[in-house]
Amino acid sequence: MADIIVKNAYVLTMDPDAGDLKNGTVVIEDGKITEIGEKTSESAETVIDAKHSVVMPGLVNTHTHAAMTFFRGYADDLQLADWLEGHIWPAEAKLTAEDVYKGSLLACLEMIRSGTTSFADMYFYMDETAKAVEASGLRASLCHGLIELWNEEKGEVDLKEGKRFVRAWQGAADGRIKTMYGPHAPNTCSEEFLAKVREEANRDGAGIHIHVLETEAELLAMKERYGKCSVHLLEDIGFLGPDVLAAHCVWLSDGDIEILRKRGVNVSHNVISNMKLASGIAPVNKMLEKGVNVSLGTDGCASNNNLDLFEEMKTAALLHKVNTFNPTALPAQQVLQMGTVNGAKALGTETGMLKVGMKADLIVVDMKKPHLTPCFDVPSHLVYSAKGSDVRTTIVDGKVLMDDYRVLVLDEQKVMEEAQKAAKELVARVNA
Ligand SMILES: O=c1[nH]cnc2c1ncn2[C@@H]1O[C@H](CO)[C@@H](O)[C@H]1O
Ligand SMILES: [Zn+2]
Repeated sequence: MADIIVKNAYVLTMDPDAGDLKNGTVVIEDGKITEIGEKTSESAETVIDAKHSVVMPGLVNTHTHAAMTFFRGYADDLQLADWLEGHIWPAEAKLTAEDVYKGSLLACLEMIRSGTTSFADMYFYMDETAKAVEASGLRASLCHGLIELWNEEKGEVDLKEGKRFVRAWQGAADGRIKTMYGPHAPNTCSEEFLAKVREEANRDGAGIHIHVLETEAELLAMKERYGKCSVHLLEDIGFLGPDVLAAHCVWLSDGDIEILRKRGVNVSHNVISNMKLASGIAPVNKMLEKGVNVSLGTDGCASNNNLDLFEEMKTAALLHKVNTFNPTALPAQQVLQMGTVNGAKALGTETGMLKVGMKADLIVVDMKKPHLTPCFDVPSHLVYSAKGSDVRTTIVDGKVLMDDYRVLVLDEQKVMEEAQKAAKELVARVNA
């Protein structure tokens, strides 16, 4: 007997070899997809009738800072340097471990509700984010943010904590948690420090998550300090490889794109954050054309201000069309691929496609809505018309986290109330 059967669904597999099923069934057993077809002879304890719905791979958020839900709407309409150094960092200095737990749990709740089944996160007090991931049932690649700022002592303390975290949580939560190293950025960490992080990552077989060329200011600072940009510096110290997840990558030259391709670096495109902070427009079309793996991220809620990847897909599709004066750029199916297949590749998880043998991370999207009627083309609707709030069921690792809009794994009211209270107290401490 199987564990879960999803039946009567439009099955959007994202598997290029299989294509979609207009009316199909997905069977799940032991956390994996065991059968996809028009019908099944299996029976299961849980049968989900997905009539008028789409079943598809869960979305993958490849760059966020989950606990920053506490700073949702806290410091808007500011320059990045002023935003980060004048507002966010002073507020983060007052964050407690408990705040990070509550903020991360709120983020997990929001992700479950909006169809995100796995995410990559860089922050502090990461044990707390890991505990929130464990409790919520999501999948995540987590790292402790290392902000050395040319302070050798701080670098050592950060790296030690980063290493402890990597070793403590690698493979935790039944393998749903992976750990990485998280040097913040090439303009906040020295060359020597970045090289040291690379060495430690090699030693532990862990990947690296880093912000790269988010702003023109970073590009100019790097040129002044090193006479070359961030990508070239990282290339020259042997930092880049397929285990590197590079967030933003806005200010890239053609030469940089070639390096990222050659090294198999995974890029996280954070279109809404880049627009909100007016950082610039990442050359996504070019990267995709050259064969760079580009996935999607929301960044933290202080620069987005939510974790809805459906919004991210639509915004990415629209921005790159108008930016290239080409309405055929980033068509719906390609954007869906960025949000699923490419994201899974970036995190190195066996997810992102509905395919036999893959881990069962999938969502059911309710298509019986005014804004989704009529429906001629499912991928088009998912990118241009649907919202995170249309997700009715979320399954991760073969476990139902939300069933027909009911979150089963968390006490939703309590999570929201506690986060609201602690965030208010945090802001009061910051202003004291
Ligand atoms: O867009 C961004 N650019 C640079 N730093 C960021 C961004 N969003 C969040 N952080 C900061 O990165 C650190 C992670 O450990 C945190 O300080 C967070 O506020
Ligand atoms: Zn970030």
